Amino acid sequence: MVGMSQSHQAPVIAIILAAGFGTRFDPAKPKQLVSVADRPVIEWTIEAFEDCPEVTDILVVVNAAVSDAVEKVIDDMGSRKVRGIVPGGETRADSTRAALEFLREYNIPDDAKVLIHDGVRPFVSPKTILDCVAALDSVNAATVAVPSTDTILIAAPVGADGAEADDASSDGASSDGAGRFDTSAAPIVRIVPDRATTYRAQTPQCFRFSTISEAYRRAAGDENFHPTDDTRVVVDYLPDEPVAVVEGSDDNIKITTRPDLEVAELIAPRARRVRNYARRRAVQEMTSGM
Ligand SMILES: Nc1ccn([C@@H]2O[C@H](COP(=O)(O)OP(=O)(O)OP(=O)(O)O)[C@@H](O)[C@H]2O)c(=O)n1
Ligand SMILES: C[C@](O)(CO)[C@H](O)COP(=O)(O)O
Repeated sequence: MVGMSQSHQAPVIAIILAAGFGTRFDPAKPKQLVSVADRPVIEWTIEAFEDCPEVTDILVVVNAAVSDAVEKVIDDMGSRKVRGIVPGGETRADSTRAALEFLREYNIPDDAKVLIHDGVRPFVSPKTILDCVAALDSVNAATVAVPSTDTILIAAPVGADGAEADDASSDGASSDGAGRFDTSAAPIVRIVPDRATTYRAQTPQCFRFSTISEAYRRAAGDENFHPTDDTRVVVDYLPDEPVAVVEGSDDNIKITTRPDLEVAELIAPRARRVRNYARRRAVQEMTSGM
């Protein structure tokens, strides 16, 4: 890692995960590189952290299929904060683990603030990033999330014998294709949590370096653990560690499937205005103190 920031204050490191394979989007067209408003998704994402004065360092996690292209994007942007491009792993959690190991090799201090962000959430706002950094002054773990406007159902498929099936993650297709409802395949609703307590997780998910490292260290022994986010690693493996919710935004979408690209094109002009405004404010604040 080149030139990690040296300061008496804890570094604020953004880990941008861009090592995914985009199977739900188009594996032949890596979504982290597709254009939104004429710029690659990953450029939008890196720019959000590059622009934030509180973020000192950026690490980008890639796979072999996108590595060269991402490196070119970073060069073309003239990034001042990207310190390393790290090979990721098979799953999202493997990629986070690879980034944490990389940071450990560079003796990152335990109190470093680490913001882990999906490379395919291009429109994270300046305010959200600042709120994440500030949250870590009060808690060791926080996640961006939005209150769910839908009622969330916890459901699991039922096996032929009426017992809960082993694979609770199956999507349980409930129609046989001829319009007949297949009760044996339908997931069965188990719990309906009070909606006021339910949120949709976004990123960044933010942690003191020692907290997220310890959570991943404990999770490493469990080969059946397949978390879809980093918050769950802390919630499951450091249950006494509170994870605060930082308010997110509906514009902070994750590009997951092809139709998300159309939504992204609609959000992009608004995101551009918000970033330009934040830049002007930063310049004004700097010059007013001169
Ligand atoms: N092995 C992986 C898998 C995911 N990610 C990153 O994690 C973020 C969220 O993942 P997701 O939207 O699921 O992306 P993919 O894994 O690429 O998509 P899919 O699950 O459809 O294959 C993305 O920025 C993705 O690049 C990663 O760095 N390493
Ligand atoms: C981390 C995340 O973006 C929170 O919503 C999400 O869990 C990533 O899941 P994916 O399966 O990797 O898209």
